[in-house]
Amino acid sequence: MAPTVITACSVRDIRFPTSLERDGSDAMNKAPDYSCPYVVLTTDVVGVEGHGITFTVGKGNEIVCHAVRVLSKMVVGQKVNEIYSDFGKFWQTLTSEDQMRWLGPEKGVMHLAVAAVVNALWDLWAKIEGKPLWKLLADMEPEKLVSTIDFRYMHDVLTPEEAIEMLKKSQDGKQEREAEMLAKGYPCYTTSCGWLGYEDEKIERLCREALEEGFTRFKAKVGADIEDDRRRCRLIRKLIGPNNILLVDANQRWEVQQAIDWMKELADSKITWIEEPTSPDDILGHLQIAKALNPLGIGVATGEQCQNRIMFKQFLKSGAMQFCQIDSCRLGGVNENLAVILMAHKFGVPVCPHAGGVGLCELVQHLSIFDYICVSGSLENRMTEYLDHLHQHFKAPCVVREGNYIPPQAAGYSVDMKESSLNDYEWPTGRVWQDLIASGKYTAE
Ligand SMILES: C[C@H](O)[C@@H](O)[C@@H](O)[C@H](O)C(=O)O
Ligand SMILES: [Mg+2]
Repeated sequence: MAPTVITACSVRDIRFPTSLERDGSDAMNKAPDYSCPYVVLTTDVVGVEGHGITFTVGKGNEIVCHAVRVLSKMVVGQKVNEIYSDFGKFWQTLTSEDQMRWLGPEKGVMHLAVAAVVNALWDLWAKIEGKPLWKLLADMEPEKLVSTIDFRYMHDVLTPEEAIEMLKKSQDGKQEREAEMLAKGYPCYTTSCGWLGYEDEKIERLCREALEEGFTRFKAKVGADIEDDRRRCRLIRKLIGPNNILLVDANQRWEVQQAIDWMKELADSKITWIEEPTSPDDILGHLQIAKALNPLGIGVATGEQCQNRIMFKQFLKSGAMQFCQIDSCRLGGVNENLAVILMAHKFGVPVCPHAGGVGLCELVQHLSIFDYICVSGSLENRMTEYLDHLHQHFKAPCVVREGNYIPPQAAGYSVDMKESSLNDYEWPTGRVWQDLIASGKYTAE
């Protein structure tokens, strides 16, 4: 039986103590605790639920949870059919509430909360249709798919009509590409070896293991100390050989000129991209860096903290971004990610999503697989991030084989976490947190 109405929206503050091992550490985030507000939408049919998350690095997760509670009033009581028959319009109402909009607009805490709720709505839709999200998207008629997007502030670069046309053009070879994805999967790179807080020996061991597992693309954190970076990049390059791909990520650490100078020092390690060299809001700064590093064969990648489609529009149109890093939880859920995927296609910029954190790999694999089957039709210069953390908490964790994401088969958006994990890691009452607080490793503030 199909549900007709959303009956409740709950949210839990889930956190993992990743900072204890410096997992996820970078030049700006020295001790992140990967966290997520975990949203559950229930319906009038018992057991038919939509689950959604967004991502934070610890403190502040409760603020996003609160924002979700505020938004939930706009979702509870809504008719399921009405949401999905004009999802673009519903998305716009969620981001445009008269007074809450002042807190954004379409950025920051409110937008993270929108992402969690909207991701839950897509999970629900895919579950109702009995398909994994990538397949729901891949099977959708271009007109329907485009109707889920809010084109406000985008018409100067992409209209709905143009988007439909683009999708229709990409229908050729769709079946073959879907079969190819099912057989081989979508290429990914690993960041697990190169966190800034790791010792060289650990980097070395992890690189070797990743090579054995079939990875050919690696990312390392840089930006705190030039000597360290030079040494670590050369070490990784030596370990992975001359032909594998090396990416680096500065997590916004530098001024514009500093980024250019620093990267010139690292260029001999043959680096494909520098990620987030400076403030994520500095489009002109990124452009300047891109122009200066282009002769060295280094492109600029950014997007994990790019606030919305309007910012992406400017990055893409100006040439400030050579690799477009959409994020399933920073943008306002699937709808806005679709908008950016289509704009990137128009400007010929490869989409290489940000993942990792908690659950981001599970979610974003769906978007990459859809992108290949229905939009870009190309794997050139394309790869999605992968991190080897926290997958054990998901009911259907992502599967990576030989450095490729294998398309998920379970219905939904792969969000569902195990009840035991939710109970253990709920902040601050879960068993794991209670133990850590009792041992003095954390304070419940
Ligand atoms: C704090 C986080 O681990 C970040 O370092 C991470 O998202 C990173 O920028 C990445 O690209 O994976
Ligand atoms: Mg990054």
